[in-house]
Amino acid sequence: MINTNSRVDGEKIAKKKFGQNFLKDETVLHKIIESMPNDDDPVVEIGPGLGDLTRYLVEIKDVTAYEVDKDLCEHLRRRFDAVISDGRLKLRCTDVLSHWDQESLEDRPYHMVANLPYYIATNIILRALKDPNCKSLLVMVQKEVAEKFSAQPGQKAFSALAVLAQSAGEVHLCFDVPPESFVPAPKVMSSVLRIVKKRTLDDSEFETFLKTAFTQPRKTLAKNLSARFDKKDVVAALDSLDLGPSVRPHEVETSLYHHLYKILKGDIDGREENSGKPTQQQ
Ligand SMILES: C[S@@+](CC[C@H](N)C(=O)[O-])C[C@H]1O[C@@H](n2cnc3c(N)ncnc32)[C@H](O)[C@@H]1O
Repeated sequence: MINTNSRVDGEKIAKKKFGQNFLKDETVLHKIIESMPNDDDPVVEIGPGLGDLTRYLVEIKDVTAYEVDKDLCEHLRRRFDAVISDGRLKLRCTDVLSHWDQESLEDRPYHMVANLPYYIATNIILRALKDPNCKSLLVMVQKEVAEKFSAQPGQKAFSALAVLAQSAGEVHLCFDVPPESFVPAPKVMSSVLRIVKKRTLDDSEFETFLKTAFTQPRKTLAKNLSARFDKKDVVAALDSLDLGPSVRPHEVETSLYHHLYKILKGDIDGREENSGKPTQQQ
C-alpha cells in the first residue's frame, strides 16, 4: 500500500509498465494550470498518478480522473477523500482506452488536461480528436510526439498526425519540460501540447489514406499513394493541385491532403477541382 502522504517516494513506487513518471516540478505544474482554458467546462485527467496535478485542477474545475493502477487509486481515494465526497472529483479506476470504446469520457463537453502515459499518448490524443465531447487537450507528451502533432508543412517532422490534429483544430507546442522535472526522470525531453478543437474527426478512411501517404516519409508522395491508387490517377490528382510528381509527403499542406483524398476517392473530378483551384501556400 502507498503512503497517503503526498511526499511518497515516486522513485520507489513507479511502475514502468504503466508509464509512471510523476511530475514534481511546481513551476511546471503552475505553467500547466495557467495554460488551461478559462471557462466552466469540466476537466478529464488521464492518469492522475499521485495526484500532484489533480490537486490544482480540483481547486478550479470539476474533474473526472481515469487511473489504471489500483494501488494509486487507493492512494488517490484517501488523498482526495473530501473532494470525492463533495462531487468535485470523480475517480474512475479503469483503463481509459477500454472505457472509451464504450462511451465518451464525459457526457458533456470537457477539456482534457493530463501528463499522459507516454506508451499510449498518441492513441489517447487520436481518440480525443474523435470524441465529440472533447473540446480541447492540454497534454504533456514526449517532445518528439508533440513535434509530430504540431509541425508545419515543410518541416521534416510534419506527419500524418500533424495533418489529423490540424484538421481537428489549432495545435500549439506550449513549452518543453526537462527530464529532471519528473520522478523517476524519463530518458527523453517532454513538451506540453495544446490542441483546441474546431471539429471532431469522424472519417477513419481519411486516417487510412494518410497512413498510406506517409508510409515512407522520405519517398515521394506519388510513390506512397501508388501502393493504393493507380499511379496515373495519383500524378493527375497531384497535378490538378499544382503539386509536382516529386513532392514529398511532409511538403503538402493539410487542406491539400483533404482535396487529394476527395479526388482519389472519386468525390471530386480533378479537372473540376482545378477550376476553383486550391494551391499550396508558399
Ligand atoms: C506520466 S504518469 C503521470 C502521473 C501524474 N499525472 C503526474 O503528472 O505526476 C501517467 C499516469 O497514467 C496512468 N496510466 C497508464 N496507463 C493508463 C491507462 N491505460 N488508463 C488510465 N491511466 C493510465 C499511470 O498509472 C500514471 O499514473
